[in-house]
Amino acid sequence: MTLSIWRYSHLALAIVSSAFLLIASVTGIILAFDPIANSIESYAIDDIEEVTLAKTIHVLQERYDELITLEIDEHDAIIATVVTKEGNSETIYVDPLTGKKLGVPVEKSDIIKFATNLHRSLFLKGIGRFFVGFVSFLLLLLSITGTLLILKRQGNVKRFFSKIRKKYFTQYSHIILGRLLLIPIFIIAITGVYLSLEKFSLLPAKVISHTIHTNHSSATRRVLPKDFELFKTIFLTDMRSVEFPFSDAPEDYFIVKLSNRELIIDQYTGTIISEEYYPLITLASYWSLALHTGKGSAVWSVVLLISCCSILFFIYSGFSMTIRRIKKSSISNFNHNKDEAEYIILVGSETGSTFAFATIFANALSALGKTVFISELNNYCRYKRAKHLIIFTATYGQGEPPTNAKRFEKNVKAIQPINQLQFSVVGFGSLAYPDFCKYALDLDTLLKMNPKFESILEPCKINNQSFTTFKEWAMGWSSQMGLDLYITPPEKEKVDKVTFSVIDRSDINEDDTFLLHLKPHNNMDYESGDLLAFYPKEDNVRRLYSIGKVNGNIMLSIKKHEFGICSTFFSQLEKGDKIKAVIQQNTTFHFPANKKDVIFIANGTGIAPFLGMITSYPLGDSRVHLFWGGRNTSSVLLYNEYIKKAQETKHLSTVKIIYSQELGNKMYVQDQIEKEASFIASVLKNGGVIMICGSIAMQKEVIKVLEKITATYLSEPLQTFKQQKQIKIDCY
Ligand SMILES: Cc1cc2nc3c(=O)[nH]c(=O)nc-3n(C[C@H](O)[C@H](O)[C@H](O)COP(=O)(O)O)c2cc1C
Repeated sequence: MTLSIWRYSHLALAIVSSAFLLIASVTGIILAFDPIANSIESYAIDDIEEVTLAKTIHVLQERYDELITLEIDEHDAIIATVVTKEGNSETIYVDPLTGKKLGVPVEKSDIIKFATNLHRSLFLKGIGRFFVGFVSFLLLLLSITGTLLILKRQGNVKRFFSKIRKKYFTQYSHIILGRLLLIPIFIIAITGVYLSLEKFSLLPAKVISHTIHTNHSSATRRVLPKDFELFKTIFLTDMRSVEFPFSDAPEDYFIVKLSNRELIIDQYTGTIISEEYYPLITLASYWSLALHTGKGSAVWSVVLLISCCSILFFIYSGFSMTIRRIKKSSISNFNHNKDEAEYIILVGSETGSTFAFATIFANALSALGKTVFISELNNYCRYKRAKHLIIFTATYGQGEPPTNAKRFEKNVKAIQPINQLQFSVVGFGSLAYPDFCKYALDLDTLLKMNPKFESILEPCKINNQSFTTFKEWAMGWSSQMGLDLYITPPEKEKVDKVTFSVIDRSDINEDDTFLLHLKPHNNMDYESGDLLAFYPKEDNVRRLYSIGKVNGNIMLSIKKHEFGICSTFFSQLEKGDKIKAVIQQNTTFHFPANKKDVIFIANGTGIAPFLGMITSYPLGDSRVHLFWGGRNTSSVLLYNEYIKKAQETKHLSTVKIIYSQELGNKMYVQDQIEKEASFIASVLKNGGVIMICGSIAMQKEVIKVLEKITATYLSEPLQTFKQQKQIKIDCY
């Protein structure tokens, strides 16, 4: 739910600011070229950091009649206002070593003037400046909400820069560019806000006031500026400007502005009359302007240029993602009026995929001539002719509803249905989360409490949008209703697949299980516990396999099923064959960092991610304990090599292999866990983590035992440890 709050805030900010941001970015792009062009044709000379103010004043005074001002521009070129020997007053670029005239400052081009005005005030003077300042503030908020969205998506701060799962180009590039340009855009925004506040005099004053005592300059012998000890210690790179005394009168001084302070200097002796350091606000103004405009650094100007271009891209990609999301969750036009329909389908969805399933189901009902109305859960109301209610909903957060379902509970308590409604709830979720499909289950319980709702099927839980489970539920539902529904597979999902080469495949053992080793063709970032998604061409329905990362490559443990499309295909692969698949991050099932004890519980092929973890992880001080359940003593042979090696290298502290089919010693993993209840409890008590991978049946039994253990030994429900992320589950 928090995800959607940030997403909606991000979107709302983008909508409000996009037109202004468009103008600001385009003009920003034009303006970014100015410092780049200036630095190319700059009059700066090399080694300026070695030239003293005394030296430059000396050469200039020799060459010109009078010096009025001296300043250094953002490209380290020296500009002097002088009176020439011919009596002309000129402002010129000079060589600080020889005093020679190098050129004259040129006026900004019309296009730069135009862009500057538009960028600063939209040609609307004060009100325009206000808008520009406000848009800078919105850009600041956009960069903050964008950062939060990335953090939410990546799971935690440490994974901020980890690989992003590529769904489609605009989404992928929006996130990648967002991460890269976050800091420059943040700087553009915050300095923009600062400069606007300054323009409206909303910042503290930054004027320096000098205290000058008038009894100075009683010196009898005049020291020439070239001999001022002070000027010999000031290098041009530290200088910002020098104003020369207006006349020979002792009350006229040198005013020297340095990078951090301002000095008033006696023109006769060269001594400091007054010295004032700039207040923080002056430095902040200086740096805001420099950072916002790129003046003084061609490299930073290029960064600003790229950032402005990327803001334009963000506007495009952000809106394109929103339109795509709206389309995905939009309701088809087969919809009947809510009061005409016999079948009401209500959907709770955050990113739209649940709508796709609801639409397939609604289409199938429509094809049978049924009147269907489909809407969001939040829109629940009275339906005149409705007899059936089917709810499809995802779960978010810790068993929370998606945003478009938040009001359902309140509404359903307040609005009694007109007719008796037969209902069924289908939950969409992921076993990677401890509260698998919890919101759907809560809704089912809620409706069951109301006699106006009649449950006709137990709630169905669908993991990772499995079409197979969905179809099974739909078949069960239709036979219950006496209907002959035809469920069509979803349209082929467009995913960017990567090529993998088979580097090894083991023989199939007595349990029909084998190991498959794959090497990705591209450099990819994945960890043990991530998932390999494979889409067989026969049905294009995604199958997920838990990855063990072994020697930098992927190791899968696969059980060949008699009619399994995928497992059969994989079992026939030979070394050198190529397949296309997608790696899905599964951050909630990565090896936990800095834990004293980690317990792995697995059965069958569920051991694969754990083999990866014990083989290639730097486990630090963690002690790892493996409980694995197989059929008989030959089942473990497939994994022996990895287990033995991990024991030798002390990556595994304890290994408990349990056999369910071994004569005279039949046991299941949960039985062994129960036997070692006090050890399991002590690990949980000391903050250790339990990771479970394997079949759902095993998971259920293990969870039951763990619930018993935590209640008996720790007087806490297992839920407490789930919430503390001490229980990680990836079962299928
Ligand atoms: C941030 C986030 C939190 C999630 N939390 C849960 C959860 O607590 N329980 C669960 O079963 N699934 C959870 N899921 C998985 C989604 O419910 C699942 O992917 C669902 O199919 C998404 O449906 P939608 O595309 O219609 O929103 C979560 C997914 C995300 C991205």
